[in-house]
Amino acid sequence: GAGSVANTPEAGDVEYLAPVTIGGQTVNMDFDSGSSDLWVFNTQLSLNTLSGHMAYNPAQSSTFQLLPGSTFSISYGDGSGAAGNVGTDTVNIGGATVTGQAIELATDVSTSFVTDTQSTGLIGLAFSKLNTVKPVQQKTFFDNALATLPEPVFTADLRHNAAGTYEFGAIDSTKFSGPLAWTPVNTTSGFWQFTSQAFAVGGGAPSTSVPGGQAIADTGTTLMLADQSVVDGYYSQVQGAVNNATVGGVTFPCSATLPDLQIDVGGTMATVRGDDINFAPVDQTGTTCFGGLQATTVQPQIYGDIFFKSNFVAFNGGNNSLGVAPH
Ligand SMILES: O=C(NNC1=NCCC1)c1ccc(Br)cc1
Repeated sequence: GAGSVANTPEAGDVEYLAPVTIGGQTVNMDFDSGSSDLWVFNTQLSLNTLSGHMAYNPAQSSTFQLLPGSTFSISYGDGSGAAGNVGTDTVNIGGATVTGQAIELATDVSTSFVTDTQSTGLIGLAFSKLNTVKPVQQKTFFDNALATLPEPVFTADLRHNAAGTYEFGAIDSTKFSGPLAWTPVNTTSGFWQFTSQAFAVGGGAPSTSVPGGQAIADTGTTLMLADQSVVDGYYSQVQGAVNNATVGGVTFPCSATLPDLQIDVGGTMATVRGDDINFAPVDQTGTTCFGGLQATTVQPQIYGDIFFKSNFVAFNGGNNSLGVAPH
């Protein structure tokens, strides 16, 4: 059946956590459409590493089974990472249930995960070809659930500083306005990748030549990382915007009025609200603010949580497409 869970933004909308029940143990996890491993903090880790975290205890689960000799090791785009061994267990997300799901048990996690005590791990929702388990690659929860879901979909409804929803197996049309605009996904990269080759600022004339012209939908990335041409075009319309090498990106006066960004998603222009592009102050006085739209010098572009806060997104694993609508 379908499953629906509330998600909650951590402070500053840095990431979005939602409850996952593994072998009867409910832990909060970061749902990541930009990767394909399900890994958890667990009782193998040192007490220092576990301090403040919830942990999955495989010994307390009657349905856990070790996968002897299996290991994982994953690195994320922000340089964080985790590694460890692997078993299987039953996973239930708001009622959507998979038995025999690969549960990757971290024995090593990078610092940013240790300090992020509200997160017990990540659940990858990109394509299984990116899964890092060896010697036998494992499937994602969504991949395993596909055949039993009423509809072969999951949806992300992320909000600024408020609870949203992750849903598996159904599209709740009360969560967005207007029709979903569907675009085909190119699964070659293993990401939810689509064509995005135009943008407009504040309803102005669209540019139609973004180099590379590809983007991925990534709930695991906090910001929206776009081609330099998009970033330059957008912030040229923001008084006082500067490339601030000290903080590592574009900043502007917190008092600035930010225009909306229209961005191409497979031929339909989606809107990212200007308010959502004002990400956070960088100073104690709240004078200078850091942009939620920043540049990436590599392809594809990465449309992270900043994009999702303005757009409800449906991920269709049945026909490999993405549906987008304002919310
Ligand atoms: O790692 C990625 N997304 N997920 C997460 N980031 C930080 C923790 C989880 C990522 C995905 C695709 C590309 Br292209 C670059 C980065």
